Amino acid sequence: MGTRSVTRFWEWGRKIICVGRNFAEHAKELKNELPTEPVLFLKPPTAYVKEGSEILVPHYSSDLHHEVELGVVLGKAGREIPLSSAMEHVAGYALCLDMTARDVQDKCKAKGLPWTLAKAFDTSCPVSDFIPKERIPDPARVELWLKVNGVTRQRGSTAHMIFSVPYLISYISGVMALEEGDLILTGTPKGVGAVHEHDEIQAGIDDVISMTFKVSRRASITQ
Ligand SMILES: CC(=O)CC(=O)C(=O)O
Ligand SMILES: [Mg+2]
Repeated sequence: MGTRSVTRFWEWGRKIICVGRNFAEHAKELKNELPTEPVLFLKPPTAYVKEGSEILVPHYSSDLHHEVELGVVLGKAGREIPLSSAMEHVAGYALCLDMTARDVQDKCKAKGLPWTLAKAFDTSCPVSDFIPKERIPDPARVELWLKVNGVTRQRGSTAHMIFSVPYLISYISGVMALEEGDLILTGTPKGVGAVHEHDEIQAGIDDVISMTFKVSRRASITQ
């Protein structure tokens, strides 16, 4: 990776590994069972979008949902990482949104199909600037919030995660090699809901960072 800095992880083209149903209250609101092991899915690096660009509703969805999440930026590669050394692989964090085409996801779930169309479309992963590890001394004490047009929709603490950040790093590294520049989205607290064209999403981590995105609609593709 030469002289590239992991502080601009979104430019590295690395994996985005997402954890689903990691907060009991969110699993309940979508009528999902509580997981006994982490539920994983992936987004491609083309999902990244930074402040200043818009979140695009995919042309095939009419129910795009926000999910605010803590992102963990990997600073050191590893496979089969022991729980005891998992935090040594963390370079820092990012505030992330796991934008989800809920109508499409519901159809995929009903048919037993993968969630790619619902979760992996362009602009499905808005991210903040890199947050150095020292600014978040304990990833189990992070207060996440999200507002749409100034109205609070989500507020939750990572203290309520079912699987902790070190556990997730260790678990995921037993499934796939983790690389420097990878990002792990650790799941959303309750309060997910729809956004529409022209809405403004503001999200933050108390005392650490906030970010703002506008929602727009992606023109349909003629084939
Ligand atoms: C049902 C979901 O979309 C799971 C998910 O992404 C989450 O954060 O929980
Ligand atoms: Mg999510």
